[in-house]
Amino acid sequence: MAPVPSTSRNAYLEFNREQWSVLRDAVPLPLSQGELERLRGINEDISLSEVEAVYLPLSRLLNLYVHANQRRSQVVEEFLGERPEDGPYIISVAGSVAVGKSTTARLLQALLQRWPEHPKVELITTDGFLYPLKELKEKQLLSKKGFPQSYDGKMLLDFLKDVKSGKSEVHAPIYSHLEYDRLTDRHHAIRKPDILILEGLNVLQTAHDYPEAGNRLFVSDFVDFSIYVDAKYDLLKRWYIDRFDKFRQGAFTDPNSYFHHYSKLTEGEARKTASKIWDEINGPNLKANIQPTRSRANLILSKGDDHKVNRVWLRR
Ligand SMILES: Nc1ncnc2c1ncn2[C@@H]1O[C@H](COP(=O)(O)OP(=O)(O)OP(=O)(O)O)[C@@H](O)[C@H]1O
Ligand SMILES: CC(C)(CO)[C@@H](O)C(=O)NCCC(=O)O
Repeated sequence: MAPVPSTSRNAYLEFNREQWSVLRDAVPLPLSQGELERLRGINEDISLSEVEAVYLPLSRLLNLYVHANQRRSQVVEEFLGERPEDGPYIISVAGSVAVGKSTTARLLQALLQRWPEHPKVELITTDGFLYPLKELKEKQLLSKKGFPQSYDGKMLLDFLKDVKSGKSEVHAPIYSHLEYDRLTDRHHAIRKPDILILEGLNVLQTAHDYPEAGNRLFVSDFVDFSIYVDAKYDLLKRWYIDRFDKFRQGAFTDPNSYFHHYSKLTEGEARKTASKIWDEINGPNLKANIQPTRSRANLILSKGDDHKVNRVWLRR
């Protein structure tokens, strides 16, 4: 577990795994066998005891926050005498490459949808807003993929403005890990969900990180509740290398995969290649741009070995 910077420590309530997991007792929604199987489909590596101990209490907490926000909107409605157009409650999930953001975000989507009100929950990853591969190459940003400058910030902010203003349909680009690029023939249509989960590396950045940005808006200006998924640097590097090796034997064997040539590598060569990509791109990005934003999150999930969350911090 990487320690939260001491300056921000007292801003948080701190829970160990046991203290956090008992908070699920008040979840009046046990998981059915069918639901457990569907959750298993999200990621075969995730243990179901982890879902119950960590993600059920989290879905209960988020449900309470969404309700509080709805009550707040009712106040505005009462005051105005009519209901203004409004957008979804936005939850962001930040953290390093390979920490498990996508898995956390997909689990939360599945769990939040189960609440009796059956909120419509959409999930978007900021990967779709990376500049297309061709442009990244032209801009000489391929070795900076995932760094803030590799995203089309204007496109992402326009998307969020439209969603938050309650527009009836907004389109988000889709990223393909297989093609290592944005898809040109498909998009994700967002039609007024109750909750939008936004998952990405840099979603916690603020004007504080860019003193030259003046009054420019940031993703975080649109977010109602932010989660940072955390783990120690060495664990993250190991997970990245393990995943790369798993892909070498799986996804990379597809001839359409951008990394198809890596499927010909031996395990040792693949691990060395992944280690180099980590040391040159994902590791430096984590240190320079991602980890420094951690202390702004409303909630920090801290993972140890085997992706088990062993500590949770909740902003007071
Ligand atoms: N809760 C979990 N339990 C076990 N394994 C997990 C868990 N979450 C993620 N993993 C594993 O960790 C790896 C990274 O997960 P995931 O793709 O969700 O990460 P990510 O942070 O979204 O990465 P990226 O930013 O690179 O897309 C995968 O191999 C996944 O199987
Ligand atoms: C798409 C991102 C930026 C984030 O998910 C990441 O997976 C990535 O492609 N990073 C660049 C270096 C690499 O190939 O891992």
